[in-house]
Amino acid sequence: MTLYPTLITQALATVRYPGNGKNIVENSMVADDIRIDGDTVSFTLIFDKPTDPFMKSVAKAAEAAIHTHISPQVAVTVHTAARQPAPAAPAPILPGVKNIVGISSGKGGVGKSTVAANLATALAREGYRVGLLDADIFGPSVPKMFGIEDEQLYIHEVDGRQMIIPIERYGVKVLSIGFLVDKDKAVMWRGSMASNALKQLIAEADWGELDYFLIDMPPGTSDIHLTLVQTLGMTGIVVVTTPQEVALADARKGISMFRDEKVNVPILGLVENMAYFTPAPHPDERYYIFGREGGIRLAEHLGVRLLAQIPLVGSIADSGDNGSPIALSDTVTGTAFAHLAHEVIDAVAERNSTLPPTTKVELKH
Ligand SMILES: Nc1ncnc2c1ncn2[C@@H]1O[C@H](COP(=O)(O)OP(=O)(O)OP(=O)(O)O)[C@@H](O)[C@H]1O
Repeated sequence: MTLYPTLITQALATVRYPGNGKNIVENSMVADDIRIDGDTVSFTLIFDKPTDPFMKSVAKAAEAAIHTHISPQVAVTVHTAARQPAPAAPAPILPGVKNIVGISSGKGGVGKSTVAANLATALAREGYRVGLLDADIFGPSVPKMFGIEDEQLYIHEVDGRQMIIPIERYGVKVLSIGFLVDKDKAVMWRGSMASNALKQLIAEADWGELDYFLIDMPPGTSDIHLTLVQTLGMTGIVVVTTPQEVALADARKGISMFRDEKVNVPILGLVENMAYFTPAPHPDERYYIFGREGGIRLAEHLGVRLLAQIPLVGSIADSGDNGSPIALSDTVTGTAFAHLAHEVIDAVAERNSTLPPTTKVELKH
């Protein structure tokens, strides 16, 4: 009689596991260690738990199956083992944060930080728990927009760890790379120093429980973007553009970076900033000085939502300059940001119900 492994598995496939009625081969309970030596065979049966009540009876049935289907002469040794528990998933870096939304733009100066600051404020006004991280290494402007440029950062202990306390203003928890970087030396901070500083502001800050964690990203594409997608599983990206052709072309490039199959962060939608000019005394008038419908067309072309069209108005710049975002007001422009907040809430909800959570990107260099 010649024994060979398939013969053994065929015999074992006749043994039913009473726990679910399937046979033990189907259940992947026969380990990959079948040993045959002349008329002697040994193998291991694996059970989910070390306390499996069927362990002994299944082992006996396995031995009997070999005697019945192959030969009573075979000397069978059945080992039993419990499955190794899967290694615990690493703790998420921001365990209390539900949604992480990046605010991005293809080029500088299109109002990305203005949109980020006002969106954060508008969400907080609606009662959501909001954090805003200014990761724009090239021009961290969020502290100015919140009037917190001269604030000191403090540290406190959470579960034995020293954590930076975000500064809370208008219901938004804010941190900025600008707090760590001397503005005039920002350029020197490109590269790994900036990446490490950002990781610190994410992982070593006490963000606590947040519904929306917004990140004002640097314009264009940079290694900071890579740091962010590698550090965090981002829920999605809001892209800010202005209507000029050149800005639209850059927005398109920015979107393709996030859509790259290696990065693969969903685009929640487009915000067209400075979409038209409205003179303060005539809030109902709209002048499309940079061209009309560029944002609508780009959104349609790329198959993303146009989340909002924000007018070019002096009060947006003024309120940014004096540290109180226009979204705090009930003006026409303030309301435009409230609408944007609703659109973002919808887009995030839709994304979460249709796509799996974004995983951190493992980039191979
Ligand atoms: N809709 C708007 N109406 C009027 N002024 C605006 C509007 N949006 C932004 N601004 C002004 O334009 C300037 C640039 O805006 P902001 O700093 O938000 O742009 P950005 O895209 O974040 O720039 P960067 O990427 O270079 O930091 C600011 O002075 C801001 O107040």
